[in-house]
Parts: sequence; structure tokens; C-alpha cells
Amino acid sequence: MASRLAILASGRGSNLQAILDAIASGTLEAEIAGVFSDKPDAQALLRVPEALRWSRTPKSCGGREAFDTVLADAVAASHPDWVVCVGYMRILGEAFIRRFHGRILNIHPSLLPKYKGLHTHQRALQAGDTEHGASVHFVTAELDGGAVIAQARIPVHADDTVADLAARVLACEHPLLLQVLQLAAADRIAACDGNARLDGQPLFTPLSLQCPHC
Ligand SMILES: Nc1nc2c(c(=O)[nH]1)N[C@@H](CN(C=O)c1ccc(C(=O)N[C@@H](CCC(=O)O)C(=O)O)cc1)CN2
Ligand SMILES: NCC(=O)N[C@@H]1O[C@H](COP(=O)([O-])[O-])[C@@H](O)[C@H]1O
Repeated sequence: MASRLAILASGRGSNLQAILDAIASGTLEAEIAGVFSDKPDAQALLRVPEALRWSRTPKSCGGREAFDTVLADAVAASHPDWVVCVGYMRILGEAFIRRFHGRILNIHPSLLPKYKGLHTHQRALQAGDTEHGASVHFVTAELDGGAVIAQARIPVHADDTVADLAARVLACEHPLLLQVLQLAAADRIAACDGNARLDGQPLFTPLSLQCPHC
């Protein structure tokens, strides 16, 4: 039975496209339950049929809390097995987290716990880091503080701009996310007592997945 993925996205949707391509090629046994956005003009929405698209603005719902409730109801109505944040640029409220607890994943463009939040590539360059990368983690109320499941590492080049680094990280995000979603679709990962578990065993250190592009 294919695992149903509810996708939350605010932008371009290249990670969503990687998921769609993997489903189409048979390398990911999953189906898209819906694509949900806080940005009605998000390009990600255009990557799926209209019947799978949902978007509202927090303003149109009467504010952040009301938006979270409307979003949670819409996501629940799609009967997802997993909720996957891919460039979803809003902080999810505690009510949403509770409703889908342990089933929300996010891909974040840094080697967590470094650089939680926004502008991660700029911060890595400003810090003079020689290594950077991406993380897939469980989503909790604490922003980017949930248990990390897997990471992909890339070298930082001396002449890297923010755009150069963002592009190289993004190229590694796609295989990283797909490898984690394959585990999720097979029900091999779970969140338990603040840890990520693989096949029931706690992951005290994140899976370190080799980026095929590096
Ligand atoms: N409760 C949680 N919500 C979300 C998490 C999480 O771990 N816990 N991960 C994020 C994704 N994310 C980074 O990976 C992230 C998203 C949004 C923000 C942020 O500061 N958003 C601002 C608005 C920014 C804007 O509109 O440009 C906000 O919501 O006030 C930081 C990190 C998904 N949500
Ligand atoms: N804090 C969340 C965040 O910054 N997420 C990042 O947004 C981009 C979405 O790209 P995409 O729309 O092409 O998948 C990705 O780089 C993802 O890591």
C-alpha cells in the first residue's frame, strides 16, 4: 500500500519534483495526498493536478492560529501517512504539531543543530565554515529542533557565494530527502522520546548519507 504524503511547500518545489519523479520511476512507493501552501502563487502547487492543490493565506484565515487550524483540517482530510515540509516557510503551531505528532518531516538547509531558522547559507559563509549541508528531521514545536534523521555534507569552497552554496546544497537535498522518505514509506523510522529511531533502534547520530553529486 503506497504511503500517502501531504506536502507543505511555500516556493519553487524542486524537492517536491524530486518526490514526484521518484514516485513515477517506482523508486519511492508513495502517493501525494495533497500539496498545501501558504502562498497561492507557489510554483510547487503547479507541479501537481489541481485536485491535489490547497492554498490559503494566513491573512485570509484571520491570522496565524486560525490559518494553522484550517491547514490542519485540510491536511487531515487528505489522510496522510506523513506530512513533509519542503521549503515550507511558516512556523507550525503547537496544535498542528500535536495533531500530526511524530509524522511531520522537514528538510532543512544546514547541518543541524547548526543554523536553525533562516539564511543558513549566508550564516555558514560568514562563519567561515569549511563544511555545510542539509538535514532531514522530525518537526516539533521547537523550530528546527526536532530529532535529526539523516544529513548530507558538502565542502564549502573559498570562492562560494550564497547562491553557489545554496545550489550545491539543494542538489544534495533531493537524494537525501528521497532516501529518508523511502525509510518512512517502509515505516522504518519513527520519533520516540525525542529521538529518531530506525528499525526500532535509537539514532544517537544522524544517518550520514553520501551525496551522489559530491
Ligand atoms: N514548529 C515548527 N514549524 C516548522 C519547522 C519546525 O521545525 N518546527 N520547520 C520549518 C521549516 N523552516 C526551516 O527549515 C523554517 C520555516 C520558517 C521559518 C520562519 O522564520 N518563518 C517566519 C516567516 C518567514 C517568512 O514569511 O519569510 C514565520 O513563520 O514567522 C524558519 C524556519 C517549517 N515549520
Ligand atoms: N527553513 C526551510 C528552508 O529554508 N527550506 C529550504 O527551502 C528550499 C526549498 O527548495 P524547493 O522549493 O526547491 O524544494 C530547500 O533548500 C529547503 O532546504
